[in-house]
Amino acid sequence: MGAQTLESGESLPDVTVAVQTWGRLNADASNAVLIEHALTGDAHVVGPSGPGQPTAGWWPGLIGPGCAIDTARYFVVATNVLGGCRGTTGPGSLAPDGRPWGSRFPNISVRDQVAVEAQVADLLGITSWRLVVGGSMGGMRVAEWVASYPTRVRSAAVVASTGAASADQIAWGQAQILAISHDPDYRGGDYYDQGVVPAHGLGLARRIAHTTYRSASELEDRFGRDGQDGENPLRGGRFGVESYLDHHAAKLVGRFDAGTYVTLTRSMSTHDIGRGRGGLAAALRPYTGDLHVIAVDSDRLFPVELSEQLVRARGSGSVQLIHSDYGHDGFLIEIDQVAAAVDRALSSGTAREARHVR
Ligand SMILES: CC(=O)SCCNC(=O)CCNC(=O)[C@H](O)C(C)(C)COP(=O)(O)OP(=O)(O)OC[C@H]1O[C@@H](n2cnc3c(N)ncnc32)[C@H](O)[C@@H]1OP(=O)(O)O
Ligand SMILES: N[C@@H](CCO)C(=O)O
Repeated sequence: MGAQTLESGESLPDVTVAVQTWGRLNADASNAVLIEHALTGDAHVVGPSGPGQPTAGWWPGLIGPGCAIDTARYFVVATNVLGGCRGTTGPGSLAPDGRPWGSRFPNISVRDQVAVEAQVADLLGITSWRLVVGGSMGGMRVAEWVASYPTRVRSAAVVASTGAASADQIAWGQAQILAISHDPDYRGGDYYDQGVVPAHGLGLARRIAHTTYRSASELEDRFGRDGQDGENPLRGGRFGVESYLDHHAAKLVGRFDAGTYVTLTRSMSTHDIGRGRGGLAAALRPYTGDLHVIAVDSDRLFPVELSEQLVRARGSGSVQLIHSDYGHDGFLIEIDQVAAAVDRALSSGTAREARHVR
């Protein structure tokens, strides 16, 4: 993509972006859909794991022939975010001196990430998106697309997300960043060529985060006060819920980079589409496309109130609710409800376009 000047004033001399696509772009490039991944996702939205794809798709069933995003009709694009570790330039990438960026990797904002995505769209010949959709950190980029490029988005679906990070989210993010940066193997961010990884810190960060991704009532119903099979908490054994978090920590350590985790957590904390634009409402005013704001009713990390704020700033519409016992992760689990919301987002845009044609 070439050099990028960042909001911080710093720059990256060269940026590579990993892109995955499905379907075909039509002649007038009017059928393109952009999918935005969350914190630990990537461009592999659907499909099995395999060579070059260490994990299976994270939104299974959403894209394909006959799916909500029907690849017989739509050209679907997903990128790995700037700062990522799945093919796009991030702190583990090599700097011009041939050494990993590590601690020298600049601060990246959600706005910077979307600016890079706009350049990807330019390269693909996409002047405007039929739909931009994403959840959590992905929803932050959807909101930023609408504010940064209002004429390039015809329909937007912000799922389980927010127009600006809340103090609560920044606080949880700080604990996660400190968990990683206090791991001696983090080495100030310069561990990449030292033969170590801050596995302990990244695992601790994931335990903190994963707890916020699930609802307290789900954890209570599933695990209660039970000890893990064969372990007695009164004798130093683990509770079932502790074993569950250990499992998710180990899985993330096996598939994700700690430096990227820190970089992306910082970019989520500084997310605010109203920054330098006079606030949320002013930032949304130039956008005349459809805005679908979708929240999970049991989400304690991105509570429904944050989606209501976005709707109030927009001045019209209402929050569409996904009903789930799972909390924030409901946006990854309640696929049928997400698919229905995506279908509505695509249908409402179609109806608007039909009205324009008449
Ligand atoms: C955009 C993106 O999201 S990034 C890429 C995809 N995201 C992720 O992978 C995030 C990590 N995963 C998750 O957050 C969740 O697994 C989701 C949201 C994908 C799915 O949620 P659920 O289907 O409810 O899975 P759940 O949270 O119950 O986890 C199931 C795992 O916990 C394990 N588990 C359950 N109870 C216990 C226990 N007491 N002790 C140890 N492990 C346990 C299961 O064996 C299962 O393991 P597996 O995933 O290795 O097969
Ligand atoms: N489980 C998701 C939730 C973040 O919103 C992830 O790991 O990216």
